[in-house]
Amino acid sequence: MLRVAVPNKGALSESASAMLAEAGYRQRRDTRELVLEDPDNGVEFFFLRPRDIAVYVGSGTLDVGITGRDLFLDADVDAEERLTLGFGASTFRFAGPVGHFSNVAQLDGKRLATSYDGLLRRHLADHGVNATVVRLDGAVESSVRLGVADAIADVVETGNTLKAAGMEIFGDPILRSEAVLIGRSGDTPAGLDVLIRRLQGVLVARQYVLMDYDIRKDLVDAAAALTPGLESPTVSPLRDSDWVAVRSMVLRSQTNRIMDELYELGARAILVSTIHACRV
Ligand SMILES: Nc1ncnc2c1ncn2[C@@H]1O[C@H](COP(=O)(O)OP(=O)(O)OP(=O)(O)O)[C@@H](O)[C@H]1O
Ligand SMILES: O=P(O)(O)OC[C@H]1O[C@H](OP(=O)(O)OP(=O)(O)O)[C@H](O)[C@@H]1O
Ligand SMILES: [Mg+2]
Repeated sequence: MLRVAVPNKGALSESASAMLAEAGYRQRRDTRELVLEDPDNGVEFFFLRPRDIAVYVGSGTLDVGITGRDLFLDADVDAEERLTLGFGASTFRFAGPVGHFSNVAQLDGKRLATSYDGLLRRHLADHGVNATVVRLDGAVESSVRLGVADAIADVVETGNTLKAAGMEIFGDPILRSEAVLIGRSGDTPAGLDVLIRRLQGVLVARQYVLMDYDIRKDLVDAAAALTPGLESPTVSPLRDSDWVAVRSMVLRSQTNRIMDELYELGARAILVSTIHACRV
């Protein structure tokens, strides 16, 4: 059985389980379940802290796992990203009291609090900054007010937590993160290809819609240029031999712009449907 690590709680947990369920895997009913077998799909799920998932995968104890890119890189283990999963986006950044810092060089000789000390130490070394790193478990924004640090490096999503603590971001982002599937470098255990294809199917089904329309035959090349699809649009004959029906996958975010342009071109009966599942 393929042994898969899934976040048991926190920012990534719900979305990870929802994505696996959408990919046809069993998911737990009770958030206290620690292990779940899915024999029909040849997979066993282990619910673990996202920070620990990189360690289990890196050591080879578990085959693959879902975690944040930031947590994965912080752990500095022998594993690699196999798929980006399109949720759990965040940015890892420097922040300090409003008006105090404007660039990373000013951090020389200062104390920096973070929960991601591995990631931060490497970034400081890469930029030749000599600062003291104070490793905290969480609520890092309070560390400056409480006097254990001069600035912080932390995960920022909306920025509300920083604002509430009287802090602001400065410098370039250290890392852009999102949820990723990680696996051991160079290792492809049985069942991993299927898991990846299924998750890719979910990503595509979420990202794309199916667009159908009728168009005059002489305009089909111009229409196909607007809706090239993944490989090539399907063109089917209609009873009226001057017209054809076209079907193509279109990025969900582009749906209305493309419908407007198709209509302008002369397409009619433009229909959009969601994709329930797919393999690409
Ligand atoms: N608003 C957010 N706050 C925190 N983490 C977020 C947010 N959005 C996305 N993430 C991502 O979620 C992961 C952190 O998950 P989680 O919050 O479960 O870990 P944690 O902070 O170590 O745990 P906890 O806060 O439960 O002690 C990171 O990859 C982070 O980038
Ligand atoms: O920019 P925002 O949308 O405000 O989100 C970022 C905050 O969320 C996370 O904290 P979390 O709730 O995980 O608590 P923690 O700091 O104790 O981990 C993170 O560490 C920041 O504090
Ligand atoms: Mg957290």
